[in-house]
Amino acid sequence: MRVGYGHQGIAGPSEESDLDAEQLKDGWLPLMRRWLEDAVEAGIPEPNAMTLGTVDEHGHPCTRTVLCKGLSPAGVLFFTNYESDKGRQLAAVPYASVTFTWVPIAKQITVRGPAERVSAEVTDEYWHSRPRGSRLGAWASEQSRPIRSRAELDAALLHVAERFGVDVDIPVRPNWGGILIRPEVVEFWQGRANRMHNRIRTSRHGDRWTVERLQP
Ligand SMILES: Cc1cc2nc3c(=O)[nH]c(=O)nc-3n(C[C@H](O)[C@H](O)[C@H](O)COP(=O)(O)O)c2cc1C
Ligand SMILES: Cc1ncc(COP(=O)(O)O)c(C=O)c1O
Repeated sequence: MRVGYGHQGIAGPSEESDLDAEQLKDGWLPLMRRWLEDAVEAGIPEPNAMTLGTVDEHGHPCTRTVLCKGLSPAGVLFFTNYESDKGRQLAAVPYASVTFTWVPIAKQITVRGPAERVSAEVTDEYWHSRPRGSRLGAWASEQSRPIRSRAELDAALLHVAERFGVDVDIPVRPNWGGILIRPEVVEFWQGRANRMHNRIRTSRHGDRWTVERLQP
């Protein structure tokens, strides 16, 4: 199938300069922050959404979308149920790949590296920033497990809402929390005409980082 990309589309804004290694002179983080801001400014819905890849017990890849909730020199942070499929997979094989895809601005970033659970304090702080309804939802859902019907799911939410009442703080659900991906490889991709895209990859070797250009 061929999709018409239209006038600009995947070729990207023509006035933008070519991505090059120089833009990574201060490391992956400032450039990643800038691109995320570009995605926000472009009005892309859920600009912090990223596709998270993990492997299952057969070594098969599994992907789904999660929201990036923190970027720091330590890495890329998201929150989930540790007993979900992804949570179990990361407990068994603590390595992840995440990709941000921003088609309207012709940019993509992939980050790969070891994944670890964050401290209870970090989870607690984020949990309490979430709307009450989302906190109740996290309590109501045994994420990734089958359920017979929508009605049962709605009943589970009602049940936790009644259990906690209206005035009570909703504590962090056990086995819910943050996962930090510590970047080992970060690739920046900028769409260009004729599929001659710019790709710059930075990789960590101990505490040293190398930067190289890849063919599109
Ligand atoms: C835009 C978007 C953002 C999402 N963000 C999260 C998230 O941050 N954490 C999460 O657990 N699930 C999130 N989900 C749901 C996941 O994609 C997924 O369905 C769920 O986590 C179960 O995945 P698993 O069974 O592979 O563990 C999001 C879905 C979408 C479409
Ligand atoms: C099940 C689930 N958990 C967590 C999140 C993360 O976002 P938030 O903490 O803003 O709800 C999402 C976002 O869509 C989600 O669907």
